[in-house]
Amino acid sequence: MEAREVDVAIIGAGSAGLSAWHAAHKHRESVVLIEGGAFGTTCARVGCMPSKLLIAAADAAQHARDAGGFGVRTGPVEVDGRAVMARLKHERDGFVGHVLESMKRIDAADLITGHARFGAPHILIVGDSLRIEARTIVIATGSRTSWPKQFEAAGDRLIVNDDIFEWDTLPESVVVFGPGIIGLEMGQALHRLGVRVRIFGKSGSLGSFEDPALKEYADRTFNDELYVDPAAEVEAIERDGEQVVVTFLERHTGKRLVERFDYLLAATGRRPNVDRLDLENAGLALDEDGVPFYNRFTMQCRNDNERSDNERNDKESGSHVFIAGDANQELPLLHEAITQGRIAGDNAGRYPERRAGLRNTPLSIVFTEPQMATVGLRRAVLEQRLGGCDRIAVGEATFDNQGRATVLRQNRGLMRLYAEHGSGQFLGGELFGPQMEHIAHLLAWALEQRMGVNQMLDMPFYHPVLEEGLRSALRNLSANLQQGPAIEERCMEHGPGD
Ligand SMILES: Cc1cc2nc3c(=O)[nH]c(=O)nc-3n(C[C@H](O)[C@H](O)[C@H](O)COP(=O)(O)OP(=O)(O)OC[C@H]3O[C@@H](n4cnc5c(N)ncnc54)[C@H](O)[C@@H]3O)c2cc1C
Ligand SMILES: NC(=O)c1ccc[n+]([C@@H]2O[C@H](COP(=O)([O-])OP(=O)(O)OC[C@H]3O[C@@H](n4cnc5c(N)ncnc54)[C@H](O)[C@@H]3O)[C@@H](O)[C@H]2O)c1
Repeated sequence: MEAREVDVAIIGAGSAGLSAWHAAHKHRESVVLIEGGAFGTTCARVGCMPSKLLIAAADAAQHARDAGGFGVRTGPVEVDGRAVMARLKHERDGFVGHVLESMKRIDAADLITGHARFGAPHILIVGDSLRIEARTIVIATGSRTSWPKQFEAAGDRLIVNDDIFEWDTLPESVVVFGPGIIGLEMGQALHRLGVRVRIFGKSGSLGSFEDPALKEYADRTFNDELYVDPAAEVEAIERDGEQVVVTFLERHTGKRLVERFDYLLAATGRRPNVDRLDLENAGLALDEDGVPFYNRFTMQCRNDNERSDNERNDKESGSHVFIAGDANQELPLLHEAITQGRIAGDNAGRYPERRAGLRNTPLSIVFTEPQMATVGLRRAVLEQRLGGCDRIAVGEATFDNQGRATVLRQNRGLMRLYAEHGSGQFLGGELFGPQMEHIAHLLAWALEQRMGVNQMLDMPFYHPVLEEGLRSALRNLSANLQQGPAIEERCMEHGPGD
């Protein structure tokens, strides 16, 4: 077996791994990147970018259908599945190409192909023929879709998101299991592109929302467009010829229906790729899912014989292994993978010295229409930190009659914002409405600046814009904090439709 000694070995050349490589390389000469699958990153190949390309085509079709509402006649809207998929693949290949181009900076000898696993705490075995001894190691192995055994009855008609982006044209029908982020984004997009879609959930959860009012509003809104049952009663999944047959009880009527679909899309969550790393040889403390315990500011893993961070003496160096991105399951999002990769790589390069990295406020955006967004810590975590639900004030506003949203015929949505009683400190919120990606950023930035609600209300608001809807929610929040007046005459106090 060939043997090699390096300063830093990074497992996984996805977004977290690439970011770790750049950070580690600032400190050390010999930094290798090991990739067991395709180069180009999940985000560019089968994740963020191709999914947004599919959604963009779907929204174009939907807006064309809606043009009549403005008095603009377009005639019947036709979706050319081959053209949709051709554009998607062309642009997707471009994004992958940019990633591959940027990787040319890395010396070819430091890009290693093969599946890596731990042989010992400092030893990685790559494939069957390479043994790497590394001073420090970064685990950046990403995640993959997981599904219950029951779906396997669908045979090769069981697909995951990756498979969609290889289609040459669109199928007639898809049954989507999982009304989470991927299920809603892909399900709504396919529906808008003319594919017959049903979305089935299990636990009642919907997208990224936790606030019951938001969940109820979003459920109603999605169901006005397509069939989504977040707590479906599915009795059987069978394969018949080239189709999947699903027997289920119809939502609201309870009627037993048997329907046939071309594909079953599993969007039932993702599991971290840590189960094939032989982590038992790494000497790390693992949680019940087999994921290493780690410090979220240094991304450093904990040795299995080690005390927790709080109890550890500053001088103890801790494990030489770091973990970043989807592999740790903390916040499986692209910007998080890059931030975590940078911190992990920086500390792997500095080791035994470590620095706490900057972790931004949690921010998540779901590219459905209306968009879903969440900003800040989860409500349950906030309640625990602040000492109870009565410490938190809520303010809300709908987009149902908001001026700019009405102008755009996108007047559906609700936002609920949270702040701390007494201090008036803004804490975060859940948003459902048109183009929430932008308002969610404003809120995340306000949260990073530790702004109070009244301070946010002192910021400029143009007219007529969607941000006036945000101002209404902030005014309601300020009134509920007993720090400002209740809204009495909306149009008198601001412009029409604020
Ligand atoms: C359909 C979809 C849409 C998404 N949309 C968005 C979005 O709009 N916005 C957003 O913020 N996030 C989105 N995400 C999430 C985002 O893509 C991920 O959070 C991000 O790509 C994770 O990066 P990573 O580096 O952790 O993992 P990856 O990019 O998956 O990299 C991990 C790499 O490790 C390799 N690997 C695994 N095990 C081994 C091993 N033992 N040896 C060697 N190599 C190994 C894998 O082959 C892989 O290349 C989406 C995800 C999906 C699936
Ligand atoms: N816009 C974005 O930022 C974006 C887009 C796509 C994916 N992602 C990332 O990828 C992650 C994974 O997405 P996901 O949608 O696979 O996971 P998810 O956790 O968001 O949703 C999984 C859903 O499947 C449901 N479910 C579980 N078992 C089921 C079963 N047997 N039958 C029916 N439903 C079942 C769950 O209740 C949940 O609603 C997300 O958490 C997100 O971090 C982000």
